Order: sequence, then C-alpha cells, then structure tokens
Amino acid sequence: MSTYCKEVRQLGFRLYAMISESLGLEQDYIKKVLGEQEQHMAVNFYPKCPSPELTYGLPAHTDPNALTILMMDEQVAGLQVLKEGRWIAVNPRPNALVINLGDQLQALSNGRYKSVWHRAVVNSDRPRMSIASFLCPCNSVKLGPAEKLIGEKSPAVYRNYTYDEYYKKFWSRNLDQEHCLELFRT
Ligand SMILES: O=C(O)CCC(=O)C(=O)O
Ligand SMILES: [Fe+2]
Repeated sequence: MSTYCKEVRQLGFRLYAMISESLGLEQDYIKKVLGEQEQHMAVNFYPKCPSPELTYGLPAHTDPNALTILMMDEQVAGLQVLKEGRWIAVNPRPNALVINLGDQLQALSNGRYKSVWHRAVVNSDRPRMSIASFLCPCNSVKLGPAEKLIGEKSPAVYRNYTYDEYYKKFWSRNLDQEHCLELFRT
C-alpha cells in the first residue's frame, strides 16, 4: 500500500509536469504552486443494490482537489463521465488507471482544462470497489489562474483563494449542485 501511494504520487507529479508544459508554463509550475501536497485515499465500496435505478453509488460531482488517480474494479463497471450533456460509461481495462482533473487544475489553467463531472452507478448483480488517490494542494497556498495565462484577451476567470477556503465551500453544498468553481468566478 505504501509503495502504491508513493508511486501514484510520482505519477501525479509527472502528469503535472506535462500539463504545465502543455499550458506553456515552466515544467515545475504546477508542482511548485500547489505547495507541500497532501494526498488522500478513498477506498470506495459499492454494495449491490436491488433497485439501482433509484440511487447512485456516488452522485454527480467534480473532484475539488488538483488531480485524482483512480484504480477501478477490473470486473465491474460503474464510473460515468458527463460529455456534451450525456453520461458515458468509463469501462474498466486491465492494468489501466483513470486520471481525473480536479477543480484546481481548471482554476489554475484559467478554464482551459475542465474538471470533469462524474458519478458512480450501482448494479443489482455485483458489488464494486474503486480506490481513489487525491493529490491536493497545501491548505494555505494561494490558488487561482496562473499569471502567465492571464492577459487582455484572456482575463482571469476565477479569483484567488486558499485551498482551505475552497475545500470548506465545496463541502458546504450538495455534491451534485452547480460546479463549485462557479462560486469563485471574478
Ligand atoms: O468509484 C468510482 O469510479 C469513482 C470514485 C470517485 O469519483 C471519487 O472517489 O471521487
Ligand atoms: Fe470523484
């Protein structure tokens, strides 16, 4: 377990470097700006459900953190993402991890990257498990769009805030309400 946590963290840092570059930022920009990172893990267990159409394993949400690395049950599907107004199943593949961009990368990229809406459905035949590793910014760092991505033609879409402020706001609402970042628009 501890090896997995360390490896996942390194994978996250490699992805940060690539995402930074893709935005025209210094390679170490995202890692630096997020500060001393916290890392949380959730082991989600979804029991089988006699009436799966009446409920969700997890209601629709975006992840409030920066990047989520998800290890999914290889036998049982359940994750869905919202694409162009439709829910699409993300079916498991052997030895594959699912990467979700969270709200902080949407904010940092000034909206160029989107934090995807996703949910988990249940089924009546089989229970399901997933293991989510959440890479989170340091609570006290100042977050918001990267300076370099703000200009006359692309004004800042979001204001600056601390992760502490964001996280409290995120959990003060229902998960499937409007995108939490909407509350941080300039
Ligand atoms: O179980 C899944 O596939 C999704 C889990 C998830 O979205 C989460 O833990 O935030
Ligand atoms: Fe999630």
